[in-house]
Amino acid sequence: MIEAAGLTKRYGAKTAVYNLSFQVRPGTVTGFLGPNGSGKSTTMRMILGLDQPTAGHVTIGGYPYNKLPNAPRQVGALLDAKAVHGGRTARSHLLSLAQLSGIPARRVDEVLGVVGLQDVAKRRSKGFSLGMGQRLGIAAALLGDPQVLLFDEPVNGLDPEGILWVRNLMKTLASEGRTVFVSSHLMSEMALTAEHLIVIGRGQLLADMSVRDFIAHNSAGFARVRTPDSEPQQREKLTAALTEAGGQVLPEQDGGLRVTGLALPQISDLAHGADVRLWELSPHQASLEEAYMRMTQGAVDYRSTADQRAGFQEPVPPGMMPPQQMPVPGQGQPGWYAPPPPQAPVQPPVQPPVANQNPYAAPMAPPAPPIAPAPPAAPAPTAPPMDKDAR
Ligand SMILES: Nc1ncnc2c1ncn2[C@@H]1O[C@H](COP(=O)(O)OP(=O)(O)OP(=O)(O)O)[C@@H](O)[C@H]1O
Repeated sequence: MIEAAGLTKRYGAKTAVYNLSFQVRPGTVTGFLGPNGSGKSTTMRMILGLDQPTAGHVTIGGYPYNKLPNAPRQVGALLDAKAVHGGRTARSHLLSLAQLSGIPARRVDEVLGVVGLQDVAKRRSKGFSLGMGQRLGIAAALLGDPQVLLFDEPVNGLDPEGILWVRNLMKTLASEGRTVFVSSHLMSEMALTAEHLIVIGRGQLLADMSVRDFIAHNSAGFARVRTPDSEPQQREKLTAALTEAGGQVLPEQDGGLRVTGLALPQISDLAHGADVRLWELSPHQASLEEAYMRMTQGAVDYRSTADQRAGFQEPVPPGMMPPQQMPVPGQGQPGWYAPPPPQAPVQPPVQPPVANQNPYAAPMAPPAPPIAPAPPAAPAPTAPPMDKDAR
């Protein structure tokens, strides 16, 4: 388990991380989300003892990283896939890491096989593509067969097959009881990979909850209704009845209607009362991406001026805080922009690996938790620095 308490990091006047407290538990994949510059990498570096907190502390299995006995065997990490001596072959790179940590050489060949680099093991890594570099970084993280794994943007540069492989790898590692903490910007991917989320914005905790709760708390559900295509008057009649009953009705491109503010049984009864036949009446939930955009829109530091001019910046819905303030998570707002077809956050149960099979090869693939209130502007540094130890 990874445990952070009051974790704060300042670089001069810049507060990169402020008062972060969270736990990353074993047995599930925990996603670490936040806009660019929100402090994800800084947090990961502090977990790994590569940066010293200005205040607060973070432990792995109860110890600060630098005090962990035999840390490389207990914790594996991919922070920067490019942090490799390009003149070395993939195998010699891993071999040197293994030797430094007392890991037997045969494990190097094992992990090369796990990440699919066995055929290029003798090639210098400077000729590797981005995706091959990511695989090499993942191999290095797995080298010590650690119980705790941290991955910073592990699918960066991977092709779809590689993304699927990483997804399955993360799930398998978690199903083996390991602690898996993974940052990503790819929300759709996170929705498929992670069960739990920690979301930060401007270095502060915005949410710590299951993917399912995150979507439910940060997006407005809606109903989709369709009347017979050949009878537009039915659609008009239904729109009038629903609006009169207090619902908000938005037409969709395919002729359907998006309805908020009314429960499904009410819609059904109103349609029946208006003598309108329905071809569809279905509940919908926004995707993780929409929920994430909604939550972090007030905590985005870097936004294209072109996007702002073109109006791509999300409008502030009624009840939301203006963008410069921290949003208060967990408050679903009606009338949010229309999401495309929903993605199911619910995942099938993870199967335990079968004996005598490569457990990494092809694996199968939430009560309302604490929500951090937006703290005030960052105050003064205090905590004692931790020992430095670059892995
Ligand atoms: N060594 C440093 N010196 C000064 N400022 C830094 C340093 N490292 C990070 N920062 C600043 O701290 C903030 C958080 O950076 P960090 O890299 O942790 O964010 P991130 O969430 O990982 O971003 P991204 O998603 O873009 O990778 C940024 O404003 C960054 O400029």
